[in-house]
Amino acid sequence: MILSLRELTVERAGRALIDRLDLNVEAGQVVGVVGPNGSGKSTALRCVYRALRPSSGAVLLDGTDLTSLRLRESARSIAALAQDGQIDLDFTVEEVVGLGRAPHVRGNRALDARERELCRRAMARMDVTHLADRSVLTLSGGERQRVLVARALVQEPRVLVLDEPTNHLDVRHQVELLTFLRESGLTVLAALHDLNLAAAACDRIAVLKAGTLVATGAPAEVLTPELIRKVFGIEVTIVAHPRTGALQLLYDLDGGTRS
Ligand SMILES: Nc1ncnc2c1ncn2[C@@H]1O[C@H](COP(=O)(O)OP(=O)(O)OP(=O)(O)O)[C@@H](O)[C@H]1O
Repeated sequence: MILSLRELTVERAGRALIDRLDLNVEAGQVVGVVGPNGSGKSTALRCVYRALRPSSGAVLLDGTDLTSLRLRESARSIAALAQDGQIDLDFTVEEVVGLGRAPHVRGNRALDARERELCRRAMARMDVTHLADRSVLTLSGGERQRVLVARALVQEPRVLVLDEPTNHLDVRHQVELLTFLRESGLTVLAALHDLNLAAAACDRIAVLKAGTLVATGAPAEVLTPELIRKVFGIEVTIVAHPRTGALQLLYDLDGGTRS
């Protein structure tokens, strides 16, 4: 096991935003965190990429409590895409992607040939090569999101933490990103809203409700009509994709009243 959340708790104003959350992510697994707005997905992920300190409990990387590592050390292992990440610097796309190497380089050392190739590959993978010389301040929401994923990839992390990575992406780029994550062999912890994409891309899904883990397991075990009713308060019909057999959720806009 590479990443382990142990009884992770975050309290604010006398309320637990996440409450004794236990979650393991094995090497090479894609684990999706799903749940309604405000259920604590971002809060949990922020503890993993150390934007937030837990009130109690811990995040362990290979058994080591992250708080015992220097920030730079954990950034060599854990790269993050924050929710609605902003970039306020008037840097080019290529420069921002290169910043992903920051935890690995000392001082102002220029990137070496391997690192420049890494940047080129990440930009191609995220379909932003044609934007390399543009200022990031001029990008659309989806273009910016793809640049930030490319920056996280060049960090060469052991764990990639992605908070709603498909935000702002058009359907093609959503499908391409999740296909890539599934096939990359990377270890990924991602908060996702689209349950169909989560089912297709994730090895395991963790479901949060009001800061508590209510289910975890393979998508087909977890994403049942009963669980979705309990957690999201909606009715769904679940069918198999006619060609791939993958689980598909159909949202019943009539609340399941018509047959
Ligand atoms: N500093 C804070 N003080 C008080 N409440 C907070 C604070 N930060 C977050 N919250 C609350 O904690 C809860 C969990 O927020 P979080 O952003 O983790 O939810 P989420 O599951 O990621 O939601 P979404 O799907 O809307 O992105 C929300 O009710 C939020 O309003």
